[in-house]
Amino acid sequence: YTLKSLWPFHAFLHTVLQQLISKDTGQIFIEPVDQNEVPDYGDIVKHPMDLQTMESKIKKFEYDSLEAFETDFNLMISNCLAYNSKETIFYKAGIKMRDQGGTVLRTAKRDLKALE
Ligand SMILES: CC(=O)c1c[nH]c2ccccc12
Repeated sequence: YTLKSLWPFHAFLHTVLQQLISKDTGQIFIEPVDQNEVPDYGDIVKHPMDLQTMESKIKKFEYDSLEAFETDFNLMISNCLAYNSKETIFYKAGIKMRDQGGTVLRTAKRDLKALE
């Protein structure tokens, strides 16, 4: 089997994730924040999340709904807005990803509904 053929919903989530990755033009959400480089990150962010982790969760069938996938996306954004001050590039990238990723997820929700 291929990754895509194993589970149609699984392939659907993978496609949605690729769209979110394409919105991360600054590539700041693509991998976990390196806590060796950012020693106080863990003081503020208790549940880190990033797009690579979301991909591995898809592959391990850890999402049983689009809502569960969206919950991790929202966690990733809220972590970014909590840790970074408002005037930083990272915070502004968080706002952009919240808005653009939100549009991706709204469309995905509509498409999924159309399949039911
Ligand atoms: C997404 C995010 O907050 C970060 C992504 N890379 C970083 C490096 C230092 C501090 C924060 C971050």
